[in-house]
Amino acid sequence: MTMAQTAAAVAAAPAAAVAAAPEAVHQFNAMLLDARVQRGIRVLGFETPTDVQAHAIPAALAGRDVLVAAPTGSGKTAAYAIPLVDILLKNADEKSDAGRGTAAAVHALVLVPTRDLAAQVTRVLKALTRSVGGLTVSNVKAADNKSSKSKKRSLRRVASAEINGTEAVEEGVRVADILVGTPAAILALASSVQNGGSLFSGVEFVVVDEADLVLSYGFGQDTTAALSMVPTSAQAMLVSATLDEDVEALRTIVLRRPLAVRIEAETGSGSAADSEAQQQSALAASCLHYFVGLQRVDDKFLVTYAMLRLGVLTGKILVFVNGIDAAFKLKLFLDRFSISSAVLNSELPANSRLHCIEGFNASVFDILLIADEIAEGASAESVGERKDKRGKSKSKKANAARDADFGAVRGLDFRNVSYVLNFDLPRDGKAYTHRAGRTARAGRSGTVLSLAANHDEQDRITELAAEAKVHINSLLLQSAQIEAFRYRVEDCLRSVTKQKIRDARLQEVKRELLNSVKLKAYFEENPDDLAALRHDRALEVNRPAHLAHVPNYLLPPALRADVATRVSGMSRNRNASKHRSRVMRDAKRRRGNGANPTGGVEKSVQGRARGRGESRAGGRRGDRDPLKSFAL
Ligand SMILES: Nc1ncnc2c1ncn2[C@@H]1O[C@H](COP(=O)(O)OP(=O)(O)OP(=O)(O)O)[C@@H](O)[C@H]1O
Repeated sequence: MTMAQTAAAVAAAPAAAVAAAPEAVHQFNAMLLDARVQRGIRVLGFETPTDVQAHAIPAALAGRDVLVAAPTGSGKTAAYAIPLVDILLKNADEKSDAGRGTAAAVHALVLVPTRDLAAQVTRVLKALTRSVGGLTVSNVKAADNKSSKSKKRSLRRVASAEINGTEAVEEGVRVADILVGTPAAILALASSVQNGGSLFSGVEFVVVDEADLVLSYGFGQDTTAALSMVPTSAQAMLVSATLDEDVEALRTIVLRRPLAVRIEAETGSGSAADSEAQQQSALAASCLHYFVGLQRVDDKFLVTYAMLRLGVLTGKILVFVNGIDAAFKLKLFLDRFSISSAVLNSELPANSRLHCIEGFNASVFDILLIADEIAEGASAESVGERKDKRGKSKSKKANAARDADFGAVRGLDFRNVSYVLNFDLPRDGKAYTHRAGRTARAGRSGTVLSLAANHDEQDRITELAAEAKVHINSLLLQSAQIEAFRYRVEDCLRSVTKQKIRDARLQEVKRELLNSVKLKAYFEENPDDLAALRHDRALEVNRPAHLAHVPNYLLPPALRADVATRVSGMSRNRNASKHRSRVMRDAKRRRGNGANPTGGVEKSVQGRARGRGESRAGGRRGDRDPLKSFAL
């Protein structure tokens, strides 16, 4: 969905008790926002509101509860963050000298389904409140896999370490004006102190983000328990990409006489029941969808290598692979050819996951392999079956899988993604939609390319297209053109053994656990130093150097001149980057080595981040279709 494509529509109420919102306001400076909030909007770099913001912000500023439904990537976070901050400031201004800074309470609560999303939303709120003195924002993180005693200790530490500014203190726990967290983290924070519920007695504004996930994936009880600590007088927003019965159930708990803001695709039909379809048509409007039919599963490696090496896929690329082992296999395979990539999976500590996503967004590296663990282990239906009657998830395994899939896919803002490559197919049309929703965000275009080995997978493409309501066009490869690569590809695949995959996976987790502790303080002080910890480094030390290059005789004849130019461009870039690294290392040596705990790794290079991310990734709509015009 591109923002330009959303029909400026405030939908009729999906339920009897929901009324239509006031007129849209299409300029931030016409919204009568506090000057400090307007400065915050400039910090975020937003000039004009997106459709959902134009409708939702005035609705919330009118003081009413609001139900917001709008497609992925349409700007829903700011649609609630802006009124939330504005309303807190106006409430504080109205209060007498007691003021917000001295009251030992939380003033706003944002509930999100995953830790990764909590971190992202916290960043948006911190940027928005940068010029507001005394208003604090904190991401409450539950420490998983720990005893409840150490969990409480760690929560105290987290709660006190994460917050700066004029925080309130109660019973040793420091709280912020705005708390962001999963329902479980918020509950754990409350239970870590006596009378924890009273922490939330001053809440004036509450948001449930990605509301459609909250119940359908078993967070129902935690959410209702967290919400029960919030006074009924608090203003509420329920924000979702889709409207289904789960959102409807939550609406009755959270919202009172709400206004409804529902942004529809131009092609959408306009009825509440069709909101999923509207989101999907929206994706269809801004994304190009292709699949490549292959003979064998291993051909996926051949095609991926060829497309990356020949520059068919450029810019920033998200590759979805079903399962962690499968993701490490692909990484080790790409490493052999000196094509660097990082693996994002649920085994990484939350800090590392966040840092990895930030690095990708800043174009420190361009290829991110995402391990989709739900697709590996279960169909959508079987995930549903794991819930008990109250919607509580039954198995720990299901929890682990859920965290990985939706932490990585749902709601996260991967910036300027040119391609989503479904190396493995998603489990169903809904998962296809969510993967596809990571590209074509914020008014940009994007391409989804799915690899389908054998007839079964090609049949599934037809099903996925029907379920996701998109056209997935067949991309015909002249396989003879890339046949010359087969030998080196198969040779490399043989060298990526199960043992190597296991070792690499274990080694990576150990290293990331260590790094995440060691680097926490460093990154707090140097948040922009994204290159200090490279998530895309090669996992094997001894790689055959000759595989980093493609000899001319292996190139498809029609492409020789074209690719030669590209490859020499790439090596020029590599040389430039080596030179830059040398310069950074020399500068660091002069500064002394203590500053960076990883020791001797170069600083983040902003120029590259801007150059590569902006120019090549996720172009504006109307760009030529790079896959179609590239004949293989
Ligand atoms: N007014 C604006 N102008 C320019 N860019 C914007 C604006 N509002 C949001 N964006 C950008 O659009 C992107 C998508 O925003 P956001 O993550 O809030 O979308 P979303 O609707 O919550 O998506 P999802 O449903 O996938 O979570 C972000 O990169 C954000 O910075």
